[in-house]
Amino acid sequence: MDKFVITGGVPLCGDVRISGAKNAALPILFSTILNPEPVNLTNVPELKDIKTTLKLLAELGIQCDKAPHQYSFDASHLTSTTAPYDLVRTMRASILALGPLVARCGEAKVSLPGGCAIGARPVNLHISGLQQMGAEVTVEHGYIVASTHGKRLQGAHIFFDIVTVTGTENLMMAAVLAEGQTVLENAAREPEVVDLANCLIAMGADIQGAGTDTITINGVEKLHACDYSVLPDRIETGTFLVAAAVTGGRVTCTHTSAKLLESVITKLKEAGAAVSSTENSITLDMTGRTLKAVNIKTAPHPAFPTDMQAQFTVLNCVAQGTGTIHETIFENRFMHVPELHRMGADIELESNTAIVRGVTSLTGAEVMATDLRASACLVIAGLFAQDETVVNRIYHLDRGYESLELKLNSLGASVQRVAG
Ligand SMILES: CC(=O)N[C@H]1[C@@H](OP(=O)(O)OP(=O)(O)OC[C@H]2O[C@@H](n3ccc(=O)[nH]c3=O)[C@H](O)[C@@H]2O)O[C@H](CO)[C@@H](O)[C@@H]1O
Ligand SMILES: C=C(OP(=O)(O)O)C(=O)O
Repeated sequence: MDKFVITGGVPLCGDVRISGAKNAALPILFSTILNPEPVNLTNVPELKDIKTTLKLLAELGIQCDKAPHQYSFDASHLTSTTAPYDLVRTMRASILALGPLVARCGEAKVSLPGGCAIGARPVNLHISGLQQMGAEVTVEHGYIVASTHGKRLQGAHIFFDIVTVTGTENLMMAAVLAEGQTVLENAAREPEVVDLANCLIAMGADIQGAGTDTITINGVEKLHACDYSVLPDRIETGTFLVAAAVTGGRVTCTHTSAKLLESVITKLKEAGAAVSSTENSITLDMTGRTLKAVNIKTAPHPAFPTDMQAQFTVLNCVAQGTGTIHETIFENRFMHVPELHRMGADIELESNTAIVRGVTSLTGAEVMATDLRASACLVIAGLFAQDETVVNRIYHLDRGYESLELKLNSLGASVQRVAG
C-alpha cells in the first residue's frame, strides 16, 4: 500500500486549482444509467472512486469515451442490472446505482455496501423510498433486490426522518422516470444534490426545489442528450484552506466558489484567518496572524459539513486555546484522534465530542489513515510538524483527492509518495 512521507514546517504559498467535486460527480455518473442518449461530462475529478464507478457502469453495459476530466457516456443498451459485491464493497456511493436501475429497467440487484470506518451507514431510507414508489424490495444474500414487476415506478410523497444526501439523490433519480409526481420532504440541501438536479434538468427532467428541503419531481417518459460540467469540490477547497491556515501560509484556491462553503469560511475567519474571494477563487492569508481555536458542530447543509470535521480537529490542535468538535452525523468519525495523539496532540474524546487543547508543536510520527478525511487531517498535521511524518494507507486519499501530493508540493510542501 502506498504511503506519504511528509517533511513539515513549510508555510504553504501559491495558487492551487480545485477539481470537480467527488460527491457531485459520483451521482451524476450514476444518473447516466437513466439516459439512453449521449451524456458528455466535463470537470470530472480523476479519482479512484470515479474509476470504480466507471467499472460499475461498464458492468451494466454503459460505454464510455474518456479524455482527462471529460467523459462521454452511451447508455443506449444496458446489458445487466446487477451491481456486484466486488465493485460495491470498495465504494459506498455504489448504492446510487439502485434508484436509476429500478427506474429505467424495472429491476436491480445491488450489493449492500460494506461496513465503513465512520459509522454503520444503513440504507433503509433508500429502500423504503423505493417501496413507497411501488417497487418490491428485499435483501437476499447481501444484495438489495428490487423489482417493479414490469410497471413504472409511481410518484409518491416521501418524508425522510433523517436527512440523507445519497438517499435524496437515489430517490430523486428514481422519481425522474416515475409516473406522476414525487415530493421528497426533509430532503438534503447539499450543493452536490443541487448539481445532480441541475444535470438531470439538463437531460430533460422536471425537478423543482433542489437546494431546499422539499424537492418536487414530475416524472417524464424519457431523458435526452446533455452536456454538463461538474461543480467544484467544496471539501477539497476547504482542506487546502485549512492546510494554509495551519501552516501559516497564503493560498489561493482557483476554479471554486466561496458560495459553496460559507460555514467553513465563517469558522476560518473566526480562527483568525484573513479570507477574501472573487467569483471563482478564494484566498486565505495567515501570514503574521495567530490561529485561535474554534467550536464546531457538524450538521446537514448549510451547517458545518462533517467532511470538514477532521481537518478542523487538526486546526484546533495547533491553535491558541481550547475548541470543541461536536460530530452529529456519523457515530464513529474520530478515528484520526488516536493518530493525532501519536503526534503530540492534546485531545479528549467524550462520546461524539472532541475537546481539543492547542499545543505549540506536533512531532512527526508514523500514522495510519483510517478514512478519507481522517487521512487529509493527518497530512495537514504532517505539514505542520517540524520533522518527518509517514502517513500509511493513503489509498483512502486517492478515493477523494486528485493528485494531492502534486498540488501540495506546488505550494511548497514536501510530500513524497512511496509505493508499497
Ligand atoms: C458520496 C457522498 O455524497 N457521500 C457523502 C454523503 O454520504 P451519505 O449519503 O452516505 O450520508 P447520509 O447523508 O446518507 O448520512 C447521514 C446520516 O443518515 C444516516 N442514514 C442514511 C441513510 C439511511 O438510509 N439511513 C440512515 O440512517 C447515516 O447513517 C448518517 O448517520 O453525505 C455525508 C454527509 O454529509 C458525507 O459525509 C459523505 O461524504
Ligand atoms: C465520507 C465520504 O465519502 P463516502 O460517502 O464516499 O464514503 C467523504 O467524502 O468524506
